[in-house]
Amino acid sequence: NDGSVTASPEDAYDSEYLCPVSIDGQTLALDFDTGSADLWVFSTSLPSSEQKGHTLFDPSKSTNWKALSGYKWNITYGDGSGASGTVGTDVVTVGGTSVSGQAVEIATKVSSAFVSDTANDGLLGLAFSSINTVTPKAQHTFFDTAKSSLSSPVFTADLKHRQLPGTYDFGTIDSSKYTGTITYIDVDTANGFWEFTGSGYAVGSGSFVSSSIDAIADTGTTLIYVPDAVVTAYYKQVSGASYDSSQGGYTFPCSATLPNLTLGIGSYHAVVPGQYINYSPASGSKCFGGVQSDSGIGFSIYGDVFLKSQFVIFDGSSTPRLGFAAK
Ligand SMILES: O=C([C@@H]1CCCNC1)N1CCCCC1
Repeated sequence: NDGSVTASPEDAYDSEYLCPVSIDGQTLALDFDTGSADLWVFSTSLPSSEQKGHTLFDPSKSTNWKALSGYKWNITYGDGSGASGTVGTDVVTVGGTSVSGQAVEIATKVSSAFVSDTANDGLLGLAFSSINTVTPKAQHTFFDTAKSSLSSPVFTADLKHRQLPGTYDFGTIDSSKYTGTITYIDVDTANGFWEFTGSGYAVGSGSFVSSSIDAIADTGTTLIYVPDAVVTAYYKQVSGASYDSSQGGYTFPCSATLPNLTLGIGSYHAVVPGQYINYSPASGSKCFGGVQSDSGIGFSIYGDVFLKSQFVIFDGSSTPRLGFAAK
């Protein structure tokens, strides 16, 4: 049973996108994250000080809840945030797609970043189930659980820039949501991510530089993190741009005109509009860039600043692949 759900920007800067998810009739706003594989929720089991402002899942009110005795989870994200707790299964509905027996991870502890992010009631992981953190047995993602009931084993992301709701679709590729053709690229699932090799980049009207870029498509990461060569080439074209260690990244005068960034996906040139790369005000009249260095991560991350410029197909067939199209 295919489904479609709205993805609403959490704030004016599209720092994350939240989607309504119903667990046995209790609806929470979850951050769909193709960079992780745990479905976890704020719950009544959290200390009351950590519950404030969030919608909580209360398993005691669910008729379909089945606790998994002795099962636990503990996740740490790349930005240092994290959460942990216990596990059960329940009926989970996203748009028109409903699955039973879905592992739902109940938070009994969450880090301060999640406590203060009061619009966010948890995450719905859409990476590969191989990196699910539940012990003693890893659990399936919502997509893996739903896959066999979908018309096609795919989901798509159509995220929007600034203030507009987008959609995640499960089971179908809606041809009204993109223009031109879809370019597919192979995915390497060894690390559990939607990982692929980009073919290069161009800055503004400059020539395309062919280079292999090991990257993941991560809807749960806000910005684009790419190799220093790309970052340097990009901000060289932005007058007044500089690396500001106090802000932890490149900033530039908010009045600057930002060039487009083209990222190669095979022979397809995906264009990120320059305006998308003025992420948010930083300090004074400086703004923080949506393109930053991937140094220390181990690979590049094509996050929301990139993904919202494209229509993206996450193809979970026996040979997983990613598809990209303009829109
Ligand atoms: O934890 C994360 C991100 C954090 C933001 C949400 N998506 C997952 N990582 C990025 C991918 C490599 C591993 C670390």
